[in-house]
Amino acid sequence: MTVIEINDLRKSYQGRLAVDGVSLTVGRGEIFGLAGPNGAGKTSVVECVSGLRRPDGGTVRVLGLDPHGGDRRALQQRIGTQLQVAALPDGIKVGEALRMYASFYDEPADWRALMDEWGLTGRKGSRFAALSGGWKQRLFIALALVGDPEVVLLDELTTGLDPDARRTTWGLVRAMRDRGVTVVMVTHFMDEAEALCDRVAIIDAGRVTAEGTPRELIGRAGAASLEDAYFTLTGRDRA
Ligand SMILES: Nc1ncnc2c1ncn2[C@@H]1O[C@H](COP(=O)(O)OP(=O)(O)OP(=O)(O)O)[C@@H](O)[C@H]1O
Repeated sequence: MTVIEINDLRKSYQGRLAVDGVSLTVGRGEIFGLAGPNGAGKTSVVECVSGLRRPDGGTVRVLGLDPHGGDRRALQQRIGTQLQVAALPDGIKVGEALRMYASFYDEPADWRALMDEWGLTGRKGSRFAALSGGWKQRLFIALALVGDPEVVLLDELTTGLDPDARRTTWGLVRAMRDRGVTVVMVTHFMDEAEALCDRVAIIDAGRVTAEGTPRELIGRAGAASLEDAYFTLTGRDRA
């Protein structure tokens, strides 16, 4: 079953085209990766899917609903978003943030269990400003899950996490998928995309330049790994 359907999506900023006719479909329970160079338009695509940005052209449907239409509130209850640039008040404590976010949803997950799952219980009383980058990241991931979403959008999920936390995170993303949650994740780490994603789209200059399972992309590029395939498929040489 198709959960996300993006058709000919276009988005410009001050007359400059950032997303130039992207079409993608994501099925239920898939982990779908968006990769590509800085400024390619990945975040803009995710933000149009989440309802944060209004597309200039094309259509987006999530769970059959328009993120920018009258069903917006109903859809927000079913999507969890972890954004690249996110902020909380400096003084808010980890436990307070989770409890507050849970209150936004009609049927939230058990925020205490989530806090435990993400190793945050020992930091329940820590203030946001005092957390390291990696702990802030974990908190944002937990906040994305607190509404018990059917669709989760993760933008550079593991940036700033140490190798151990990265691997733990992969396990948790797989566990989400195994529960039937559909995951769209932007990543710059090709090892991560290869290990975790069922399908990957490479976006370059606002367009999808390649799409397939990691195995298909590796095969198409005649490469040994997805990282090697990335360089071949984007036409970029390794430094
Ligand atoms: N609010 C904005 N105002 C003006 N230009 C923007 C805005 N947001 C994004 N852009 C531009 O749109 C293009 C695509 O940006 P976007 O953040 O979607 O790319 P990205 O692939 O997610 O990049 P990165 O990998 O660096 O996060 C870039 O040229 C960026 O500078």
